[in-house]
Amino acid sequence: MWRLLGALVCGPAQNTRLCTSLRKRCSGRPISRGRATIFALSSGQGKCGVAVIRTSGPASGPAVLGLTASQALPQPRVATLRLLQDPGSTEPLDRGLILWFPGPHSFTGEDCAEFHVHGGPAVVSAVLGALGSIPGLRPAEAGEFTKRAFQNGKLSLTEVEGLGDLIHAETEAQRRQALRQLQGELGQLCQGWGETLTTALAHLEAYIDFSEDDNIEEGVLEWVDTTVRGLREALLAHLQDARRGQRLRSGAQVVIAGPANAGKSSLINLLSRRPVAIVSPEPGTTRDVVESAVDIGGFPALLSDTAGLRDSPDLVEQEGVRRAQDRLAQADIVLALLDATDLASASSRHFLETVVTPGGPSTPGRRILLVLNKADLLPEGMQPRGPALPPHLLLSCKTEAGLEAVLASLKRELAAVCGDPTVGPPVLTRARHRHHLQSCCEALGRYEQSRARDLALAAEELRAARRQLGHLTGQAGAEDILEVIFRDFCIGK
Ligand SMILES: Nc1nc2c(ncn2[C@@H]2O[C@H](COP(=O)(O)OP(=O)(O)OP(=O)(O)O)[C@@H](O)[C@H]2O)c(=O)[nH]1
Ligand SMILES: [K+]
Ligand SMILES: [Mg+2]
Repeated sequence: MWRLLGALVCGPAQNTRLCTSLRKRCSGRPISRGRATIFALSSGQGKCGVAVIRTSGPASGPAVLGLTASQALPQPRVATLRLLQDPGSTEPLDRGLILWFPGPHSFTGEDCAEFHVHGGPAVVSAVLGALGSIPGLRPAEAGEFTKRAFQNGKLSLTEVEGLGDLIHAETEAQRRQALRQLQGELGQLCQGWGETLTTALAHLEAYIDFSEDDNIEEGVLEWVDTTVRGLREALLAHLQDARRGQRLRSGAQVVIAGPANAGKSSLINLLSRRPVAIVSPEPGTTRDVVESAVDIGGFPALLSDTAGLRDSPDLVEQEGVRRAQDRLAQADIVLALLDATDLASASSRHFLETVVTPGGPSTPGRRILLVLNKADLLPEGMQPRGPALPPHLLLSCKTEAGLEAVLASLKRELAAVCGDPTVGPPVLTRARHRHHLQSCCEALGRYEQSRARDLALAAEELRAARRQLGHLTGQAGAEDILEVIFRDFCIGK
């Protein structure tokens, strides 16, 4: 090992104390060059109590020795207090904890080190500078630590995605879903399916090769058929998840819609706890769609405030209404808002008939929460006057009366749309997963069609199905997919 470390740290002309000591340990044996060692700040930027800088690659050990001016590496995986110094000038830089993770028992599978230093910008940049001055070390690119973990078989592709999602998770439910994926449940499920498919394919191929010799057991083909049918059913059942995992990952679309002046912009401001949209007594104030991402009871919601739905001669407002209709068509949940004192008006009635009434032409399978706003303007103890209404909630954006109940109902709707990430089989969290599972199912369907006509063709379909599962877990890795996934990672991860 010392030979390899020395190769990375010491060029032939290098004669620092570190290199001399490494050469001594390498006992003069020839030194070979290996893969670059990367380093980066892995904790957040800016002033903080502790900053974590890590390295991965064969020169991690020499980097620790160089920065600690020490003859021996710390005990593996034991936090050890050391004075850090510049390996060139020997100037002290900081006192910090060093963690040494010899490969393969590390996050990336390579030799890794962590320097826990004081989180001041000058300390961090001095330590990064010192690492950069050691030959064989270079700054890491975004996601490069994780990429090495994947390439060294430490994480499957779905686990990598789970890790990325965990870092980006902003709500409790997202965190739970990401953690489950990081723990490998989705990958294991796919691997299990892949193994079933491999067994079925092996039997089919054996049948093709040996059936004429009569060496093959009875009923092999029937067994393959049953297995493939069962697998296809399992995959189809898994695809019937109403995209809950994807919604939870990216946030559910909650569209606030209603007639002009119902208080839609007041509501998005109230739910966001900041003035994201302009509120005014003038009907037709909002034209562009205004978005705000919020956490409601642990679920991520992307709120959209839209233009009031009404006929207007104003061309700009007409465009706003068109955009509002577009948004409504994409909504997972519609927060339908009416002015409680204006229910009998033509615009309120029209909105109730076209958007709110269940089963109406524009409401296939969409969830609607009807809220009557401006309850503070109703005479004390009076119910709103107007047409018979479906179930609804009363709210005042002005006094915030009724807000708790609106939030509770919204959370219930979000839970239905996003699902509970902790129960049931692991969900598909990306369009990519769905695409490969769907393609796998299609190949299994084609197997059933070609099986009676051409066994070789049927076997080819099973191979195609297995390739799709391989793409899902990254075993059959397409570089372009990997690039897209790792691009989402930050430097230091
Ligand atoms: N009394 C009372 N007034 C409210 C309430 N909510 C909103 N308003 C007022 O109603 C008016 C319209 O509010 P907005 O939030 O701009 O309504 P909007 O639905 O976004 O209006 P448009 O964008 O023009 O369609 C403003 O003057 C608000 O202050 C409420 O709960 N009670
Ligand atoms: K308004
Ligand atoms: Mg508005």
